[in-house]
Amino acid sequence: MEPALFSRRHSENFPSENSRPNVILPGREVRRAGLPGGGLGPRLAPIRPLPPFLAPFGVGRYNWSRSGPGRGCGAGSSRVPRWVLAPAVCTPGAPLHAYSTQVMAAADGSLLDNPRTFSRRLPAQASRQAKATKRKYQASSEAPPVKRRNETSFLPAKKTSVKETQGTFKGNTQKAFSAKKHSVSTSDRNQEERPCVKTSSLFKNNPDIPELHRSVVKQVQEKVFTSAAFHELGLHPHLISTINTVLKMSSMTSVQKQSIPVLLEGRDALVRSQTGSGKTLAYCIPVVQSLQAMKSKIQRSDGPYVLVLVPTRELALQSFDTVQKLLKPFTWIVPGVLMGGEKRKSEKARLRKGINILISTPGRLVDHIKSTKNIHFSRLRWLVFDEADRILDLGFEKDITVILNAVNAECQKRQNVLLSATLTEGVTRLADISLHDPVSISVLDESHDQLNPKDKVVQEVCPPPAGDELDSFAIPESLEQHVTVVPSKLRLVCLAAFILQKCKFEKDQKMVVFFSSCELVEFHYSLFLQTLLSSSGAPASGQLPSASTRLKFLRLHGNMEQEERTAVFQEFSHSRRGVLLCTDVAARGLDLPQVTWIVQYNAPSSPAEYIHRIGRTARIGCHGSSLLILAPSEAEYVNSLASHKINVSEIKMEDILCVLTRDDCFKGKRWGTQKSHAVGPQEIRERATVLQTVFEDYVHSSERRVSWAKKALQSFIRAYTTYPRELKHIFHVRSLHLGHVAKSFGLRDAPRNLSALTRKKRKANLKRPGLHKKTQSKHSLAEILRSEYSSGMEPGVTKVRQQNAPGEPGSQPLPHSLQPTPCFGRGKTLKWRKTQKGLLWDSKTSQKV
Ligand SMILES: Nc1ncnc2c1ncn2[C@@H]1O[C@H](COP(=O)(O)OP(=O)(O)OP(=O)(O)O)[C@@H](O)[C@H]1O
Repeated sequence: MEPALFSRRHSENFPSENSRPNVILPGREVRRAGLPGGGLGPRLAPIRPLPPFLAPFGVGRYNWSRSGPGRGCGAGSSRVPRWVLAPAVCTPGAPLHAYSTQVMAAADGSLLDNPRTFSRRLPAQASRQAKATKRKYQASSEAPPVKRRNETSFLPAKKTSVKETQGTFKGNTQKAFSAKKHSVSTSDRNQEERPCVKTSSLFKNNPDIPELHRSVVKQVQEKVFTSAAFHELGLHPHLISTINTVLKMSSMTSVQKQSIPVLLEGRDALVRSQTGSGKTLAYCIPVVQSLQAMKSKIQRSDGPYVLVLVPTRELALQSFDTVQKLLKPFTWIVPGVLMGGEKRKSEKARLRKGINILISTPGRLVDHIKSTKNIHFSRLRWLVFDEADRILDLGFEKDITVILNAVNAECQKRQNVLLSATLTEGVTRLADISLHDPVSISVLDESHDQLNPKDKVVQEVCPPPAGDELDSFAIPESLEQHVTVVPSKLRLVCLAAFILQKCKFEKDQKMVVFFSSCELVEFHYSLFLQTLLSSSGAPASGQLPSASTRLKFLRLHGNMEQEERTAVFQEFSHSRRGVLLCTDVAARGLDLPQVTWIVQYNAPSSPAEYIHRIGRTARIGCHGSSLLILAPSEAEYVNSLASHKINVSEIKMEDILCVLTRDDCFKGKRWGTQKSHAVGPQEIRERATVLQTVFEDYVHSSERRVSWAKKALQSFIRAYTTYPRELKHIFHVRSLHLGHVAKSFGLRDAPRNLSALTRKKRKANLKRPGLHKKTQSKHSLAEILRSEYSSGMEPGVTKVRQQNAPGEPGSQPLPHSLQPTPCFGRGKTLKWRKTQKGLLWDSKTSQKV
């Protein structure tokens, strides 16, 4: 019987057609990169010998295909030519041995793309190679089935390397699998049935996985708890009892112990302490204490006394919830939240009635400042920037400027508080010129500095590079950080295997998986829902029945309707298990209880984002783990993290994939009734291939799904182009092998029509040559775009840019030296160093948060 895994659902939810803003796809870069021909269409496919950077990808031997080098085996699929397979595969009831022979031949790489389609412009050497390959095809098709089967079963296509004998997966051939056939609807079948069989070649032509030579660094750590109790602070007795009984807390954390007295004195403060250390209460407690103690009792109609700015809607809700709890005994003080996604009308009505502690995302507040007469700040006493480094970065700059101008115009005296786990030098410098005599609070406990004892794979010990002190952030002591290096072709199966390992075979695991764009979240969410979840519906033999119900997928990103976002956030918060697939919209500040694993499927754009992502686990002294998945070309990123005092230990890809041997859903089908005797690495390879085939079959089951996967791939490439300059040497689109990456989207070949978009974009860019100027601002734009792709939080950037014709204000990037610097000191009017006209940042970058 076919495992349930292979059953097909036709009522699947397709991802919403997210109309993402048009972002410049650096087609020029792609072309220069000579990415495999399939991705660029025949015209763009390189016809000269492959550039050296593709050499490690093993594209030399098998890469000639219909549009040039780079497709075929290089693309990760062995496509059996029609003229070879048609008789055996398409004929109903064709003898199994004939079918298997061809599939196996495909799997061992002896059958390649149709050589008749080779470009005529092939150079002489390549042409000779093509002819030789063609002869090989013909030989393959004529060979007797049994003989072929024996050959492919026992003779590896490539010589087994020393490394392979050590149990790695590099460069070895795989045994063939029967391609899984599902039951498909007639229409789908008509659309999809082709006279060829596709099999995966996951373990061939992969780049070597490099040894991780990384520096050991002293990780910065902080002590979370103190023995000091809240009642030592002289707070209102009702406030203390609320903290003890409602919040169920008795002793203060280090950051609370240091910050609360300073803030109660009325000082401005910069607060930096590790993720999950209790910074929210560090400002909320003094805020509530000071408001309830005001001599003239606060009236609702007074309007805001406190303004808290946070970068995301979910964080706004969460902070509102905390404030609400603290205010239980002080019912006359009214908290409120403005966060977008809600009807403006109802928000306006609430503002009219009066909100004393106003928590908001910047974009929505700007909306109201511009359109609502009822919002005024004359009584404002506190201005709090939670996740200050995020709020004050370029994406929110314009909004913050509007807010500060509005606030400064009305309010003369207030306390300013900036908080984050990653307050960087840039933010503190900004704070220095704008805060009034601020106290800098950092919980860093030097006595806790230590080498991570778990770093067993350490190769080199060297001091961290000079000048990194300010960019080093504390990491919770109980957080174990891991990295795994996985070739692009194997990324998808590896992620799926890791999810299965933790969330299907282990109890009560709660995982957050970070992706670099909304489309990527949608794609993987739907794919896993339709494949992994349906497979886990039928418990395999030996598997606990309850294990099948353990898998639960949720997703969260900036392109979702607010109602659904809130529902998902609440559901995952209260759930004991599950997998949340998300963008960086969930990276900052969210306190999701009992998260055990953080997986970063796409590397973050900065060490600060890395810290915030992993900070969703191991909160407030709990234990947690993280896994960063890197491609071999990205392995250098480990050193980049080390330069920020971040240590990661390696998990071998094989150790992740081996969970598949526990899941009978992924048992490979041997030819005929022959039973599998494969053990160890070979069996793991087989099962990984079955899983990949499940993904590929699902994606290729209709044209719509194929184009959906292509869109996700496009989105991945776009996001990849927006890594900041300092990381470009690690994450450069040139280092991507499009065919291999396509495989991680369940695509069998590198898509050819990606080039259409590239060409369109290039044309558009030619019309606006100013956009390509290599200025500092371009770098900043890249950061905005990247953050846009990472969270869906700033969709307005490109829209606004499109509105601006060349030469018009806003069409030219502003040199860094002229970029506006907001200041938020007491009673100051915010000044731009340059008139607002013509600034790149004159965009609604944070309307959608
Ligand atoms: N004194 C305390 N005792 C016990 N638990 C606490 C205490 N203070 C805060 N917590 C809990 O610790 C968790 C993390 O707190 P919080 O979200 O404020 O951390 P944070 O430092 O703001 O994290 P991030 O940097 O990720 O935003 C919350 O669940 C909170 O309820």
